[in-house]
Amino acid sequence: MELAAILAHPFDVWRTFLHPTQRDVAYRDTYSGPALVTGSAGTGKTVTGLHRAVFLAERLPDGEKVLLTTFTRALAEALARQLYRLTSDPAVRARIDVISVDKLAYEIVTRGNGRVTVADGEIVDQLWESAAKAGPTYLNRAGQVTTYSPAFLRHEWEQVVLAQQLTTREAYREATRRGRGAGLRAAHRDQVWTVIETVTGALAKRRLRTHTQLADDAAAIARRVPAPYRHVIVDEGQDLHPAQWRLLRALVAPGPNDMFLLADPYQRIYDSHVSLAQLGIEVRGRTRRLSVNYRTTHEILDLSVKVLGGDATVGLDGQDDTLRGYRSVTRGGIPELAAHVSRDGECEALIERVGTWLDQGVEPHAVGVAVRTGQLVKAVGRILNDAHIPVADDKRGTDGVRVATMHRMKGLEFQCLAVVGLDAGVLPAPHALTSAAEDPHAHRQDLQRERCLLFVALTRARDVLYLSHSGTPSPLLPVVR
Ligand SMILES: Nc1ncnc2c1ncn2[C@@H]1O[C@H](COP(=O)(O)OP(=O)(O)OP(=O)(O)O)[C@@H](O)[C@H]1O
Repeated sequence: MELAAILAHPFDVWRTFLHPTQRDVAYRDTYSGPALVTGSAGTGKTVTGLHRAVFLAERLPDGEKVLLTTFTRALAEALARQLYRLTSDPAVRARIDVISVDKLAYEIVTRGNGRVTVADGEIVDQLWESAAKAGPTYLNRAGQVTTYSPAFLRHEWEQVVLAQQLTTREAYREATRRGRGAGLRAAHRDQVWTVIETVTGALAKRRLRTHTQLADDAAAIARRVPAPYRHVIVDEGQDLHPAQWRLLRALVAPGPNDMFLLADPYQRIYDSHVSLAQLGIEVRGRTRRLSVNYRTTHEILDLSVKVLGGDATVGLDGQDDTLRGYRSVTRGGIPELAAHVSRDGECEALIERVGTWLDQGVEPHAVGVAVRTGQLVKAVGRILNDAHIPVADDKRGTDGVRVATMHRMKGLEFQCLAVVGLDAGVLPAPHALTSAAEDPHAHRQDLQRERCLLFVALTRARDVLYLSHSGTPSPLLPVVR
């Protein structure tokens, strides 16, 4: 069959038709240790991971297990659905646990230590905000007396203290702050440590644990018992925190085919900058790259790649990763960028656009609308509802057009996608940026993360991509001709 014809019926094709590289990677008899598969958006990393999971599970005796894990619960559910389409054998299905890393950590800790309460994201945000406000002041690079920003403090806790399991002020004073840019003098570190103690103390007093803390707790428990899995497969690996990697490492004994990892450093949208080797996961000599995009048209991919700005990025193996050879196999229309004067006008145009897609026969669940903020999700959901367009609601279990933040779009795909609210002042999100005066390196990193976020959003589109903004466009948007 012609590739074009195959791609015209794409939904189940991946079950039987694999690109030779995908097949070679997924069905290799033995990797002598952890293997890393990279490839940018839509290159079939998930598909390859699913095939590998079934291949390995088929060879296991009953009672032995494969762990197939990913970043969020929604992604794990999507993985489970795809897995069930790939194999109908109940014995094979029973040998594969599909679960998100957070849920896995929570379950291990609950079993090992008894009940725990996960700290609500908003409460954690509030704790950092009030601690920053009440916290010490320092002289920034612009010569102003200022407090540390909540984002800076929180990152310092997650990406330095928790990442390296630092438990004392002295250890923090001595620590290397990998990936954290500008140096932090001893006196400043003392100040930051004090704020961190305030926040962790407040969490402890309320008997709350964050997901990252739970991953650490779970890793400690896992290290004390025999590893429960024969094989661990990890999708969306680029965003996992070192504590989560330590947990996964502890769940499988080192040896052939122990870990099969799928990651795209260009889709890193959280802040973990991990070196697997430093976490006891040595992939050297066992990395493979996928470069054919099966999801997105050439035109959409071309625009999406421009968003990234052309800089190479560093992968989980510590090596530079480039987009060399990254290409699409289908062609389609040029993505459209609509400029509006007001949000009302932009919303009207969105209603019309989504209505047209539905009239053309596109199923509501094959339509996505991505936005930068939770506020916009609510606003856009409301206006579509008011226009009698069905909107998916997970809480109520109703199907429809999916309106979600760009973060929530990770790993998903839509036949027709609108990415709206792309205004300056919305993207990059001001609250997500460290100011250049506070830390120029962190500022650059934050900007790059926002670019990656837009890249993730745009590459969710299969056939049609529509973009819009009101007022001044986001500086991250490339010019669309
Ligand atoms: N060999 C193939 N033949 C046909 N379709 C394929 C093939 N491989 C992948 N696909 C399709 O391409 C799309 C992207 O695949 P997949 O989700 O596995 O990519 P990914 O690399 O995990 O993407 P992302 O990182 O963007 O989430 C899916 O619709 C999948 O069914």
